[in-house]
Amino acid sequence: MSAQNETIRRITVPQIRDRKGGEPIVSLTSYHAHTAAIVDKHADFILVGDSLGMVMHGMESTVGVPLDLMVMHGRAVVRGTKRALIVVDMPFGSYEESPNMAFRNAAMIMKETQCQAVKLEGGARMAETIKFLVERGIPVMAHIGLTPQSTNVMGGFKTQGRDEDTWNMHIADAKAVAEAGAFAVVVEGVVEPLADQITAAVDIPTIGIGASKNCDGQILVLEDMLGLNPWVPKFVKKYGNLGPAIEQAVAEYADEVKSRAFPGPENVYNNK
Ligand SMILES: Nc1nc(=O)c2c([nH]1)NC[C@@H]1CN(c3ccc(C(=O)N[C@@H](CCC(=O)O)C(=O)O)cc3)CN21
Ligand SMILES: CC(C)C(=O)C(=O)O
Ligand SMILES: [Mg+2]
Repeated sequence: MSAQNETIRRITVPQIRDRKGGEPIVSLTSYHAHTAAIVDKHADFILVGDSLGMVMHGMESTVGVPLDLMVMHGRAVVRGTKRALIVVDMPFGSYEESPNMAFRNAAMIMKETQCQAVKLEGGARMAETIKFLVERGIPVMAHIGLTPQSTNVMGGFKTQGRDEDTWNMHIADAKAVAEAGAFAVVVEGVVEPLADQITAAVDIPTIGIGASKNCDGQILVLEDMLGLNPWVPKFVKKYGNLGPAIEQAVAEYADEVKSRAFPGPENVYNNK
């Protein structure tokens, strides 16, 4: 078989967009080639999220994440995968100033990482930018509701829509990004009835995180659902418990080093 025939084509942006109202879209974040290869078998798209600043680099928010870090992790995830669509988050400060700036940085991310789409935070206020990028060949996933890059304005990561007076604004955000050409929209940290109204109001898939089971898809941070982060938001369900598993392995190694049980004969080289 030729190399061409062996190539498994990745899921495309239109295939994700066409899942509106259909089988729920499965997605997770990943920042790392080898975990991405595992996620690749089961996810429709993988997000290289700017949450990597907090999860991988110990930052207190995503505000300090530099563009080159997104490129580095984006490359790793693209290298490790072959099937899922790869979306890379645009970090704080790389797109808000103008559509021109957003295009320059989004095009750089796509060229350097070979990802297929970018994600940026903001509703109506980013609609002009989303339209500008999509018209020029860059698929955009939008992100509304709790937008973590605005944590300093909001005074923390605050669930949105508890006050029903704000619902119209969030629904207008969803409609604005859909109208601007976003192929999907992450709806984060909003009360469930608002998430349901947003999903009903737009003809693009909604990807929920701390939102609603009725969204067109779901996303979680991989390390959160694996039980690797010491603290996780309330909306996370832990499907694994890797933190304690790692600690047990490290403790056993430490004991064996101290008792000289490690390295054993099979772990050293001899000259015979
Ligand atoms: N590891 C990780 N997981 C995430 O889901 C995630 C990140 N990092 N970093 C970027 C954003 C920030 N996220 C967060 C972070 C904290 C809360 C949080 O503290 N939620 C409170 C509810 C606050 C309220 O009721 O207003 C909670 O108790 O869960 C929510 C989303 C989601 N994203
Ligand atoms: C939580 C998801 C949606 C995200 O934006 C991230 O991981 O950065
Ligand atoms: Mg993000």
